[in-house]
Amino acid sequence: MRRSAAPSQLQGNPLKKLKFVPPARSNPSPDEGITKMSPDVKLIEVVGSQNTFLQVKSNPRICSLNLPTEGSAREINHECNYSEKHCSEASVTATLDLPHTVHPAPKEITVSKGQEEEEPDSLVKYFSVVWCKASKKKHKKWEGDAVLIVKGKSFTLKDLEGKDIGRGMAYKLKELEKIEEGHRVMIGGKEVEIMGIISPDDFSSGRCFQLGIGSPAISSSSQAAKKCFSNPFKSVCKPSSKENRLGGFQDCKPRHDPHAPNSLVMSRPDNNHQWTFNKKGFPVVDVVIDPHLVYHLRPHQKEGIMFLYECVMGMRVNGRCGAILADEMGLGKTLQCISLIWTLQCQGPYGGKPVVKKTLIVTPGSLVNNWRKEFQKWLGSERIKIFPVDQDHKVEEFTRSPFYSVLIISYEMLLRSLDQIKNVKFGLLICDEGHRLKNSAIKTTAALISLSCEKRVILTGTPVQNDLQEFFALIDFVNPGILGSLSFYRKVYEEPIIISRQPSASEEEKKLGEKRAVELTCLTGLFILRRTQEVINKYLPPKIENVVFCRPGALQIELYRKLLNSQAVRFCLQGLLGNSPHLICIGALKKLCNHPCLLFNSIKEKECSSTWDGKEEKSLYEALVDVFPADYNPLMFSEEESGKLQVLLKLLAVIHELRPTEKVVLVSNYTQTLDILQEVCKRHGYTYTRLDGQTPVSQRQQIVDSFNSKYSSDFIFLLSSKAGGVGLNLIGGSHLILYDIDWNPATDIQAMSRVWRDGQKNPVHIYRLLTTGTIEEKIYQRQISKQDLSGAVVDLTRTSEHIQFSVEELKNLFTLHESSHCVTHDLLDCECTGDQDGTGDSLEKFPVSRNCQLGAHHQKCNSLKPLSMSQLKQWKHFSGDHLNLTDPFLERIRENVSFFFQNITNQSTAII
Ligand SMILES: Nc1ncnc2c1ncn2[C@@H]1O[C@H](COP(=O)(O)OP(=O)(O)OP(=O)(O)O)[C@@H](O)[C@H]1O
Ligand SMILES: [Mg+2]
Repeated sequence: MRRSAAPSQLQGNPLKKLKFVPPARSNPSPDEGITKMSPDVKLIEVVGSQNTFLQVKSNPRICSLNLPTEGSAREINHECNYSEKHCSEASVTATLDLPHTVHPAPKEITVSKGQEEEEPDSLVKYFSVVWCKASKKKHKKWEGDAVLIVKGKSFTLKDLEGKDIGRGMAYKLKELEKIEEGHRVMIGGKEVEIMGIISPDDFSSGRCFQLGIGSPAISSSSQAAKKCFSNPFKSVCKPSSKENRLGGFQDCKPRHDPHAPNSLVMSRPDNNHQWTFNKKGFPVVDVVIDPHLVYHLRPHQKEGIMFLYECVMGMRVNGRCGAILADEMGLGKTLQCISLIWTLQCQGPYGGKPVVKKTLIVTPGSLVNNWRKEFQKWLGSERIKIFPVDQDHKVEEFTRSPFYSVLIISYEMLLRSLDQIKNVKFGLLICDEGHRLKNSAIKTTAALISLSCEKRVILTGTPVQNDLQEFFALIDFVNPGILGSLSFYRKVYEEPIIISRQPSASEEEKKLGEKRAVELTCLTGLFILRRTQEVINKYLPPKIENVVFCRPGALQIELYRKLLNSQAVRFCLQGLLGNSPHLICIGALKKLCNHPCLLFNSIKEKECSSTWDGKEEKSLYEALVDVFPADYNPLMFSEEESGKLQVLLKLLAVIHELRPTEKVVLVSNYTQTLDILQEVCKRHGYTYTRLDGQTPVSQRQQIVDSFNSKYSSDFIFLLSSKAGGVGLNLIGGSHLILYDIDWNPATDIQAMSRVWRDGQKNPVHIYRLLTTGTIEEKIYQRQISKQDLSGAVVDLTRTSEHIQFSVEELKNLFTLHESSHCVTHDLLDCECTGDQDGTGDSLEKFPVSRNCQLGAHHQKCNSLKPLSMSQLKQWKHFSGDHLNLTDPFLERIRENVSFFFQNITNQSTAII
């Protein structure tokens, strides 16, 4: 019988389907194949004049992380060399010698009839197989590679995407036991040919499903550095080729002295890299980071640049040039990229020739100018010509001029100018705040992919591993195809990992999920780098964080009670959640906490609009109007009506008085609240500036710059966290007040890290204001208790609409605790009464770990992670009535405050 290869084994389109590579196998002899057939199995008739024998060539040199690419002979050679060095447990590629293959006939495994055979519980075997539907056709057309799992008397057949394609039970144990390499068997209506044995480890890691994923064809930086190609370019600068003679190598010396003290030298390419990328035989030259930059770089930034360099040069994962730099906010991702760009545009390892001619930086609109400024800050205006796109500088200008080498553009503008941008060949693409590419269906991702630039870097301060699907999209963007198809990824990684984390997961499921998570982390860890705030803490001034529980005003309490008694709230509590009335109720309560006049405005707006949206909303607001005084004028709102506003005013007054040169960033999630805060600034004569969603993008950087300037007279920066928080540097302010709380801890963390970052000179004071006993406390508790459970789903796009509440949770949300000083403290199981300092242990003694979905191995200390309940308990805490408040700011606001939590980070850096 002629044997046609399974689709994946056909040459021609290797990309079409990932090929399964058995980890190891030997050549079975034809006899072996036949003699090992069990005599009592039913033979399937094999017709054909020419018996063929499957010959498998073991090539121990072909292994690796190389997924099928437009594989050329060149690439295979490259792999060979690579694997020799890096594949310790080399898998081998089975190559089929089709014209000469002979094969034994398939055996039908018989189903055991009785229960006479004991099923051993632990015996599990895994095989790589090819399969096709059972038929008596002469020419077998194998339909695919698969993995056969034989457990006791049952088996499962999985395709290479991890999907079950066959199952069977109660087979004869003896026969299943006999299955081995080279056998052809009939199981579950499928004909299966055993290609090799898979080790349990290769199965549980998922490696067996995909060609070489996770195999160690990786050059670590040190390896890359050590194993530089020596021959034929032994002497680094010896001109040898025609191009040398033609004078193409004048610049073949390193641009900067690699031996100078403190020089930062990039890894040298190893011989495989040279084989692939240095066809013309240029001499290998050290790539050295400009000493001018190195002088400023922090240690983690030096490492980061090295990492980025190795990734985009394809030195970490063969043939892949993508990277994700996911350093926490404020760690200087911009500077690391600028150093990379500057280096690649001037230098290269082969003959010193620059690797990249043009770079495209795509960033949120509000940061285009920040990039310009950072280039200017680190490289001045002469070294590199950058072109930030704004109203006055259109893309055409860039495309027409050979003068500029870096295009900085917003995501929105990129979409509008895609056609022009496509005409430029960019060698490097950097996507700032790139977590927005987490959805591969969105236009922006498609647009960026269409630019077909291979060297892609995503920058994000948001952890990328929390949502496994989004994680896939980001990985697939930077290194397309590295995790296989989405359906493969789901079956092999996502599903087992998610299942293993469910409380109902069996031990086996847990183990498998863990292994797959480790495997995924190992693979992606090659090109994802995340460092936490700790690495720069020592360069930062102290941070004093306060959670301030403000007593609600009388009107607030009265309105709150009314709201909770409304029909809408009662409906919610009866579980009648159609039309999401709970969201309307939550919105109303949050407004009320900020200031009753906001609620009043909503009521009036609804009254004026001819149609009330729904019965629920009507019933919610109806009874409230009567609570407001008849002549209530929201424009003339009284500051006493809001507990938080009173605290805010006292806080501003004491900051102004005690630290007249320091400035305040005042953050709210709502524009209407910012309007009130702005009005308050006016009333009290505080100078202010404001940035919210309405602020034209072109003006944003200017507003930020002028606030940060020491000559600025603005005392307050009013910031809408959702509109403009991401990526901004507001180091001009050293006091940050979060006026309201968001469901999503990431929004608050984003805002907080605007001021406590590199460049900040003053101790930073952060105040989070919460109204005691109200929904704000509940949201805070939810933020922190969720961390205890499942790890942070820290994602800026998640809003309350995405949160599902049980009726129990709603009951809790819709309760007002009038008699408590601090419900959050009550929940902590803390024995103190708040009349003296609580434990007072600094949080730094209790490293915070982030439980990301990719497993415990990657838990790291992380000061930017939201707190957990148990950590909060370690904060200093005391009630407003506490006698000896040593903090002069808290002392001044205590009258309206029922409880404080305080934590000081970096207390010691003042003397460093
Ligand atoms: N080595 C350094 N020395 C001094 N200042 C630095 C250094 N590196 C970065 N900075 C400054 O730190 C600030 C934060 O850097 P940057 O904006 O690049 O952070 P980021 O990692 O992009 O954070 P985010 O995730 O918030 O965007 C900037 O003002 C930058 O100029
Ligand atoms: Mg940034």
